[in-house]
Order: sequence, then C-alpha cells, then structure tokens
Amino acid sequence: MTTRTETALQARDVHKAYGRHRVLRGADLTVRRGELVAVVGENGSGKSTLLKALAGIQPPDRGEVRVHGRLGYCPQEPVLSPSLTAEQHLRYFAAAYRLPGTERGLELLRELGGERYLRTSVGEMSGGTRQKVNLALALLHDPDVLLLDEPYQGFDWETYLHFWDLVQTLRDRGRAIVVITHLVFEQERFDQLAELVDGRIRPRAHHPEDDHVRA
Ligand SMILES: Nc1ncnc2c1ncn2[C@@H]1O[C@H](COP(=O)(O)OP(=O)(O)OP(=O)(O)O)[C@@H](O)[C@H]1O
Repeated sequence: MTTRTETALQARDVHKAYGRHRVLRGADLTVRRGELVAVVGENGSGKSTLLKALAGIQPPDRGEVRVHGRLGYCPQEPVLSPSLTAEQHLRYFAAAYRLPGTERGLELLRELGGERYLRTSVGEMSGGTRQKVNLALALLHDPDVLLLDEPYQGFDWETYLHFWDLVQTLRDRGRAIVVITHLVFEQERFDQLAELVDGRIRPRAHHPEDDHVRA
C-alpha cells in the first residue's frame, strides 16, 4: 500500500559542470508521490541540466539521485525519427516498454488533439504536433516519476489547457511530476515551486499577487 507521503524522487547535493562552467552546485530536491513541482529560474540557470541529471541522461559529477519506480522523461527537443509516423513511434516505444499494445498512446494523443496525425511522418508535422508525440511517448508506460522539460512549447491554447488537465489527473493518481516552466502564473497548481539560483534549489513561497502574471 502506497501513500502520498512516500518519496518518489530524491536528489541530494547534485553538482554538474560543463568544463569550467559550474552549473549545478549542490542542488537538492525531494518529490513525493502525488506532488507536482515547478522548476523555475532564469535562462541558463540550469533547469534542463538538472532534469537531465535527474533523468540519468547526464549523470551528475557529484551527488546522488534516487528515483523510486518507473521514470518518464520528456526532453525539450523532441527525439523522434523524421521518416516514421506517430503510429510507428507508438508501436516501437510500446514494444520497447513491453506493453501489450498502443492503446494508452492513442488515448494520450487523442487527449492532446494529435490523433489525426497518426499516419503523418514526423518530418511533415508542425513543431507543436511533434511535441504532442514527444509527450505521448514519455507518458506511454505510465511512469511513476515524470520529468517534463517545458513540454507545452508550441501547443495552442486548447492543447495547453488539456495538457494541464492531464498533469492534474496524473498527479491525483499519485504520480510525481516535475515540470520546468517559465510561467509563474497560476502558482496554486503546484505543490512546490523550486527555483534554481546559483546552482541550488531555493524553495519559493507562493505569492498570490504573482498569479495570472507571466514571467
Ligand atoms: N552541453 C553543454 N555544453 C556546454 N554548456 C552547456 C551545455 N548545456 C548547457 N550548457 C550551459 O549550461 C548553462 C545551463 O543551461 P541549461 O540549458 O541547463 O539552462 P536552463 O535554465 O534550462 O535554460 P533555459 O531557460 O534557457 O532553457 C547555460 O549557460 C548553458 O549555456
């Protein structure tokens, strides 16, 4: 039996440098099941670097990352094959995850309004549609911990709202979700605001006056 207080992801004292550029300098983050966390910070503060470290794409130079359960990572730039269709991507990823079929992927694409592009090759898709496929693939295996790097880029307004509904549903089902976002409005959506400053996470208090204001 699992409860919401269970830790789903824990990062301790994470350091990462590119050459002499020390981007992460002791970042700590704890996310529990059923928690939605926003990672915010200035351009270049290291948000994507942190997510890559959490996802294991770019292991930290120092520090520790623990993920409890299955991980899903949606990178900022879609990693898709231009010559394959959305349907083919779903099939290949479903096989890689050993899923019985592509139903969940189809459902996700439907929710995001990308279903009509199932037989379109990725190379012929718009950026927003590519991002829908990217997100559906990251969610395909129903991960316990979801790391999303500005996943709504290129989404039209309606898809953007559907995206947050989807995130809310996953959160309510106990998934732990970390989203990089430049938006500081609607802060009440989030259980934690984690601000990256000088390579460390600084918990940010909720300021109601910031709501409905873009960064
Ligand atoms: N592969 C790399 N090699 C060298 N430097 C890098 C690399 N990736 C990122 N950087 C640098 O590390 C710093 C942090 O980059 P990162 O992409 O993590 O920031 P970010 O907060 O996600 O930025 P943004 O808000 O613009 O997306 C930047 O100065 C960037 O130029």
